[in-house]
Amino acid sequence: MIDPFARDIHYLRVSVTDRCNLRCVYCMPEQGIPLVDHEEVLRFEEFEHLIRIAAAEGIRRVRVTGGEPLVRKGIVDFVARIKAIPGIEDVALTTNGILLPQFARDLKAAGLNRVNISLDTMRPERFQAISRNGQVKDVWAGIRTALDEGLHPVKLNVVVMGGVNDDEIADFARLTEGLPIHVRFIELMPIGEGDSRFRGHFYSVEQMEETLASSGLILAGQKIVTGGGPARYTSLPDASGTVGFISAISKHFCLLCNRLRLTAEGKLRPCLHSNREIDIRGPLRKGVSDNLLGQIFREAIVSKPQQHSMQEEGWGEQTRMMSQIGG
Ligand SMILES: Nc1nc2c(ncn2[C@@H]2O[C@H](COP(=O)(O)OP(=O)(O)OP(=O)(O)O)[C@@H](O)[C@H]2O)c(=O)[nH]1
Ligand SMILES: C[S@@+](CC[C@H](N)C(=O)[O-])C[C@H]1O[C@@H](n2cnc3c(N)ncnc32)[C@H](O)[C@@H]1O
Ligand code: SF4
Ligand code: SF4
Repeated sequence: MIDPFARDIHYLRVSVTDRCNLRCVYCMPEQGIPLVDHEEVLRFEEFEHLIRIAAAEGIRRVRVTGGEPLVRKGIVDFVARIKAIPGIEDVALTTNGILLPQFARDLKAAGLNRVNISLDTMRPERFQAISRNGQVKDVWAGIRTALDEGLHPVKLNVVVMGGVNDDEIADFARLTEGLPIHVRFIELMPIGEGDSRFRGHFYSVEQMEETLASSGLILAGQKIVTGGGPARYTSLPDASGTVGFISAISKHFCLLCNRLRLTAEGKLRPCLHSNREIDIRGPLRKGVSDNLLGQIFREAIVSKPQQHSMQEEGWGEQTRMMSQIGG
């Protein structure tokens, strides 16, 4: 569907759970977030029903995210069911990778097209500090399994934080020389737990590019990588993979926005940054017609803001953690 700013909204990000097996410092508080009552979270059948409606409204891509989507029981079957929905061409997953060794093969068999894996550091102790107790070797096992099972393109999400992991930017870029992976450097956003870290640790894409250049790494050319997100890709000479940048703050890409979000509690979120959410669980559970549900999707799309205001608004106004929105 085309929104009022002539953007084709065809990408639905579905957060299937707000729970996670990690507690990344920029995403979730150490103690986690208050657990949502089981009843308040959409059942997979409910998600499927809504995605069918969304597909009829023009959604062609679905990204399954969270929280950590792989901690939710039944995820493989869910992927198979959404892949079978007429009109859905691309089903992708964003994950911290820890449980991929267990699920990658079945996910591939279920029809999952591709996977984006978050990894902010390759150093074991630093990973423990950022994720509050994760093991970097588990993520690597996940990355290897994803590559082995052919969940291509395999993308790595690296949130760059000045003074935390900016000294690994060059190492991450060099990974793409030997591995067919797509490393994306992401600017930290002042959302949820990211807010309190933003002022001290924000590191712009321009700074990242300068860091790469001063390490003697020459990136050249624009590359196309399968996907529908905001990253812009380039590569090192003769590399197997690519290097991408997601400049959400310094050079936002809202004018090309193509997405809508559905949260675990059944709210449609027109914009990652805006607190505005539209309840669709209530009408769904009341048994309203598919036509009316489609209208709620259309209302959400029509109410998408032209762009985010992360630079102008006061910090800390977000009412949700990133783990509750799905990134
Ligand atoms: N500002 C903003 N940032 C986004 C948006 N969508 C994704 N991002 C950022 O991009 C990061 C990576 O997102 P992913 O979940 O890996 O998905 P993607 O890169 O959009 O998807 P593909 O390109 O289809 O692989 C997220 O963690 C966010 O930081 C968006 O709509 N707005
Ligand atoms: C919320 S996580 C959910 C999926 C999965 N648990 C994972 O970590 O990939 C989705 C993405 O959001 C990113 N993210 C979380 N908080 C962020 C922040 N404050 N700024 C930028 N990206 C953030 C994560 O690094 C991750 O790549
Ligand atoms: S970024 Fe992903 S893995 Fe880390 S705490 Fe948030 S939801 Fe969990
Ligand atoms: S911040 Fe909002 S408008 Fe901008 S790209 Fe993300 S979802 Fe779209």
